[in-house]
Amino acid sequence: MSAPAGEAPSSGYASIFVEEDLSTAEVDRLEAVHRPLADSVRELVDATIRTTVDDEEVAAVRAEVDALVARLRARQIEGAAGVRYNAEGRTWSWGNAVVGERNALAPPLDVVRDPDGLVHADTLLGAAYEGPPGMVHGGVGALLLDHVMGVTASARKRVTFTGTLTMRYVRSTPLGPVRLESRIDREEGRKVFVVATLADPDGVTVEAEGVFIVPRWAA
Ligand SMILES: CCCCCCCCCCCCCC(=O)SCCNC(=O)CCNC(=O)[C@H](O)C(C)(C)COP(=O)(O)OP(=O)(O)OC[C@H]1O[C@@H](n2cnc3c(N)ncnc32)[C@H](O)[C@@H]1OP(=O)(O)O
Repeated sequence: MSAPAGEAPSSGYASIFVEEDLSTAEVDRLEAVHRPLADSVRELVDATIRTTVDDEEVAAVRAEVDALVARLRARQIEGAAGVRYNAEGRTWSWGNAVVGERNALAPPLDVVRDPDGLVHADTLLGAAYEGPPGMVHGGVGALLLDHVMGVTASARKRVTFTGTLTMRYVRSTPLGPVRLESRIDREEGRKVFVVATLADPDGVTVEAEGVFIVPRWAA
């Protein structure tokens, strides 16, 4: 699902979006506190995959990590983070799998909309995103493309859900820097057709086409 950012959700959104009594300044402050924690955990994930330290050191680190988890769990929300918004129209989705500010599993991705309608994002995919040896997992490519295409379809003005997503894996994507580009191809009623690519520095590796739908309840 992609939601219009920067505008107050209207009535149709009420069932899936949660209004929060938090000023934009406070949301920004919290993000500044939590984003570095997610960055550190991302480093931890990468180090966990690649470390060659002794068995005893692995056990000692595990004990420290378990203690840190217990400290964070001392106070936490029920369930997932959800998508929230405030009276100023600021929206945030801290757990989102691709762009969640607090989600260390998210690469992360900074999605940019150009005035001409092109949506793009650059990121670095390391050891945690591997599928074939040294290559990006095909599902990770699909995940990132789905998100960027969903943001494209929403065009800041409507909520859309992924209906159908088609991927053509042109060649393998090496781990390292990647770029995603996406644009609306055409619209038919509530259906928004989006085309996108994933590319490494040598060119396109995945081509994608998607049908994103404004659900009946949001139309
Ligand atoms: C910062 C915070 C803000 C942003 C945070 C969030 C950003 C997140 C970004 C996340 C990005 C990631 C995004 C995600 O992860 S979105 C999550 C993954 N997607 C879903 O879960 C969607 C599940 N499905 C549904 O909810 C409904 O089935 C939808 C909404 C899709 C349609 O239900 P609805 O009841 O509305 O449909 P309708 O029956 O009236 O049909 C309407 C028209 O559509 C055509 N059609 C129907 N289904 C499909 C289909 N599957 N493919 C192609 N076409 C389809 C149908 O033929 C008809 O066409 P026509 O006959 O009129 O020509």
